[in-house]
Formats: sequence, structure tokens, C-alpha cells
Amino acid sequence: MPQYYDDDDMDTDLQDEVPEFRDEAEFDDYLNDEEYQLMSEMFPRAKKELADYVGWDNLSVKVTIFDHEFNFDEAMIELKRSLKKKKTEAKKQAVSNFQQKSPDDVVLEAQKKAFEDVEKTTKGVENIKISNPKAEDENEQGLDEEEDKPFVSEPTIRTYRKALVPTKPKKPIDLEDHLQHKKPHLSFVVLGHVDAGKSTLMGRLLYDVGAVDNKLIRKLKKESEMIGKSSFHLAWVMDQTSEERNRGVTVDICTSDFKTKDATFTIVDAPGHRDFVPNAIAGVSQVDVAVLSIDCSTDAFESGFNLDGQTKEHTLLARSLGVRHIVVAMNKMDSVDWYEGRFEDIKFELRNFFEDIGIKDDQLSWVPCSGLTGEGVYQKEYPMGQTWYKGPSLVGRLEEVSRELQKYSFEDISNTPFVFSILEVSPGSKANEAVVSGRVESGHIQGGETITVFPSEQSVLVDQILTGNEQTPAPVAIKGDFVSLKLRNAFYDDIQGGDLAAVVGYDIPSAQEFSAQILTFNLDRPLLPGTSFILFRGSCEQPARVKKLVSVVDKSDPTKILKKKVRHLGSKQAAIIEIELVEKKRRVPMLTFGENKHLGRIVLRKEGKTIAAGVVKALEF
Ligand SMILES: Nc1nc2c(ncn2[C@@H]2O[C@H](COP(=O)(O)OP(=O)(O)OP(=O)(O)O)[C@@H](O)[C@H]2O)c(=O)[nH]1
Repeated sequence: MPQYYDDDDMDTDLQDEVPEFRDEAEFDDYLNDEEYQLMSEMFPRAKKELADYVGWDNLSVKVTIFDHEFNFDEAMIELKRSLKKKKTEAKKQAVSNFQQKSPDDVVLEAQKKAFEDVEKTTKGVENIKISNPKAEDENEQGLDEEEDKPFVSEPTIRTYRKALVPTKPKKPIDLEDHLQHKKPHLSFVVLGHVDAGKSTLMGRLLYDVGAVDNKLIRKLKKESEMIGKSSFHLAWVMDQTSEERNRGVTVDICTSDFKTKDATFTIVDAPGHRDFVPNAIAGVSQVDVAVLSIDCSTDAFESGFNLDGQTKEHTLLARSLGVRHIVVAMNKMDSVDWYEGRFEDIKFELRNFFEDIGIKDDQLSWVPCSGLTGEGVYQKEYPMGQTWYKGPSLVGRLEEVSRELQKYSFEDISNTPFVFSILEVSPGSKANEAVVSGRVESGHIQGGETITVFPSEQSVLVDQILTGNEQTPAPVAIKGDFVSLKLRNAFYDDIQGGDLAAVVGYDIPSAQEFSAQILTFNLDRPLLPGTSFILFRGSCEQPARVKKLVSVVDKSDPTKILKKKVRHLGSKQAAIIEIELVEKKRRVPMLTFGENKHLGRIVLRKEGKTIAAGVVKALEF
């Protein structure tokens, strides 16, 4: 059984339960339609009113409102009488935190922009006619559920002649021999709270492994000293070395490659908004490993981890999207004099959370380090005072993980069809050329082979494979590699970030509707048929809505149906649902989880919050 369902509880304060009902969902079910409607209106108001109180949970609040026959004021008086007010200290901290721009604000802003950008992103697809201007207007309105009506008409797509017969590589290689001699390759994303030191850590890492030269460092140091923030020069390295990509979709991903004696690496980064959750999703969905930067300085962990839960959300997403290993960089240890107690306390708390969401100990590594001073990052020795940690440095651990994860299976790579996720497309030097960059999702490809790009279904010739920051030609690209493919016979206009490509003979269908197995997160409002949300699949994000709630299933055994005829879904329920994409200007190529473990994963977000994660079960049921 897939292991992606979990029993997480993001809000530790909200755990007490009233005995008559096992959970909130059971209570919601008990209400009749009229009561349910009233509760949906009152409950969000009640939550707002109780924001300064501790010790309540969703169920007890709902039951109290119910017991008071929906007399809101009376219910509030009773609840407040029985609850404790938050301590002033905690409140002060929360106030100062919320004075900053919250990640959700950033998300909402960006999602609004995403909708405004819909036209821009589809520009260049001149062959698609939009024959419902009303729907276009509606779509620009943004996130309002009412506005997310599907377009009535189907798009008209230019048709291409799809190749049916594969072409042979120009210079065939001995794949088995190649795999035996190839250094393992690992792609990873860096996650963590705002100011957790992610950029500084990656800058230090790239500098220490020799991926950036002294000249650049000197230049950045001078620039950062000029603004009185000399420590920032390391944080700027990542932006300078990343190959910035303007992919015409709503999130940007850039990659930085580096190599050591034992392995090659790709850092997948989302510049501009490193703490912007949709970017984190896009980044996480491209990688096997996440480096989670934790700020170990005094009090920082407590505010970052417990208050706004961003570290928690990132981690939960990493797990939902199938990340196989998390290296926890216990960062800024220099600021607490490498005190072992601090390391252990934070590790203890984090470990409990990881356990709760189903991440096992052998999927985790813990490395004390300092991005600023460099100890624990690559080869710089720990200071004298640090005698308690004997393990590898951050890079050393990443090398080990790359070996553990990338035990190449010749059969797997040679027998599975080549599938490629396109992140960016740019025109080539000639009229019928295009260069697509992205990740090999399965199989392998060589120059001279023909592939088909979906959804346009144009068959194109792979002229050259280019890899690394320098874009040097390579004889082959295999599963997990980040490469650029120089294509011939391509209509550049009709390829976009989010498209998929596959070897001739392997068709990738486009779906407007599909069924999915999901697990809901903590919900403010129940998920109903018609609820609109943003669907994330890899780097692709699309407005979508719930078409039908099919069944509630057992979390630990999703084949076990607990309930049919579902009217709504509450928090932390596992369910089978039907999803409909409402943006019909361009079709979306989809693969099920059974066909591809990476591309078959989805995340559902609404109003800046992740509401569910899951897998695609079947297309066009
Ligand atoms: N003492 C100490 N300070 C650090 C370390 N790493 C980063 N900092 C400081 O922490 C602050 C944030 O560092 P960044 O690298 O910008 O953090 P970030 O997570 O990339 O920040 P955002 O991109 O804003 O999310 C800066 O003032 C850094 O100088 C470290 O290892 N030790």
C-alpha cells in the first residue's frame, strides 16, 4: 500500500475531543442540512473569536454551538468561561510575527497574480481559440469559488502528425557500461523557515565545493559590505550561479549543479520567493531529497516551528510529494557555541513531528552546521568545542544518500519508457528548433531519438543533450537527470513548462477530469462537491474543483471503503474524489500514480493553504 497517508496534527493545541463523537467528521455527519449550513457560517467566526484562547478544539467548539441551539453569543460566553487566555508573552511573540508579511499573504498575492497572468502564460498558443469571453472574464476574478465556473466550449488544438516509429540514436552507447561508470546523481531542494539561513548555507556549500570562484565571492563581498551587511555575500551566491529560467508558468525554478569526487548534484531552487509554498511544491516535486534548514539559534526554532508552522508545512509537503530522504541541516550552531543540548532538544521535538507524519528514522539525517562560518558544510573542521558529533558533513551525508538512493538498476532504466517533465522552453537558433529543460522522470534518451511532446502531440528529434551549468553535450540522459534537450522539427510556440514528453510509442493522455485518492489536511471549511482549489502536479498548477466525492476510505488501507454517498469531507479524512480542471484553454498531460510515482502525485491548495495531498488514480473514469 502507498505510504503517503498520515495522521498528522498540525495544531497541537487542538487535540482534546468530546467523547460522544469520535471526530469532527462524525459530528458533521450527524448534523442535518440546515444545521450543517448554520455551523458552516458560525464556526469560522467562533475560531476567530477564540484566537486568543488555548485548550479548545474544533469538535468541542462545534458541540458547544450545537448545545446552545446555534445561539452564537451564548455559546461563546460558555466557551470563553471554560478556556484559558493565551499568555501575554506568547501573544507578544505572535503579534510581532504577524506584523511581518505572512507566507499566506505572499501566497495569496502570488495566486492572485497567477490568475492575472493566465493570459500571459498561454500567449503564443495562437492555435487555440477561446470562444467563451465570459468565462475568460470570470477567470480573471481570481480565487472566488463562485467565479471558478468551467468553460463551456472545448478548445481547438492544432494537430500534428505523431511519429509512430522510433528513430535510432546517432551514436548508440553501451548503457550498462555507462551506468557502471557514472557517478551517482542527486537532486535536492532546500526548505525551511524564512531566515533559517538557506541561502547562506547554499552559498557556502557552492563556494566550498569549488562551484564558484574567488572573484565572484570578492565581488559579492564588496557589494554586501557597501550596504553594511557583509554576511549577505554568501546568500547572494545562489542567485548568481542559478540559471534563471523564465518558463512562462506561474512559478520559476532554477537549478545549480555542482560535483564532488563521489557524486554530482543539482540544487533545485525557486528564486524570489524561497518561502512561497507553491514554489516549494514545484521544487519538491522535482527532487528525491530535501535539505531542511533549521535555525538553531536561541528562540528561533521555537518561533519558526511552533508559531506559523511553515517548517511543518514544507515537511508535510515533502512527504506528500514522495521525497525519499530529508537531511536536516541543524544550522547556525555557531550562534549557540555548538551546544549539544540545543541540538538534542530541537532534534527531539522535530523527530516527534516527523514520526507523527510517518517519516521514518532511516529517512532522516541530522547534521550540525553553520552556513556562515562553514563548519559542518563540506570539509571545514568543527571547532574545538564540538566533540559530540562524529558524523559526516552536510555534503558528505548528501554523497552517502546519493549512493544509497541511486543504486542503478539497469533493467529499470533500460526497460521503462523515457518520460520527461518540461520546466522551461526556449527557441533554438533556427526556425524549427527549440530547447527544453527539465527532468528525466523515467527511462533514458540519446541524441538521434524521436520523442513526442504532450499535449500538443508534436513529434520532435532530440538533436543534442546538454548538462550542467556549462550546458556541455552528453551522450545520454537517464532517470533523475536534469538536462536540456535541443530539439529539431519543433514548434516552439506550442510547448510550455508543465508539458511532458515521451519516447515514440508511449502516449501520455490529457485529462480534464480524473479520480484521485486524497488525504485532507486541517480544513477551515469542509470540502464539498463544487469546492474550487488550485491543483499542483509537479511544476504545473491549474484551477480545479471537486466534481464528486466518491467515498471515504480507510487511511491505512485505502482499498477499504468506509462510506459511500459522501456529502462533505472534514479534516484528516482519506477519500476517493473526482476532480475537474476548470481551465480549459490548454489540456494537461497526466499520468496516474501507478504509471509514474513522481508525476502521479498531487497537492490541493485553497486560499493560501494546503488542503489535501494525494495521488492520481484513474483518468477519465
Ligand atoms: N550566526 C549565524 N547566522 C547565520 C547563519 N546563516 C545565516 N545567518 C544569518 O541569518 C540571516 C538569514 O540568512 P539567509 O541565508 O538570508 O536566510 P534564508 O533562509 O535564505 O532567508 P530567506 O531567503 O529570507 O528565507 C542573515 O542575517 C544571515 O547572516 C549561520 O550559520 N550562523
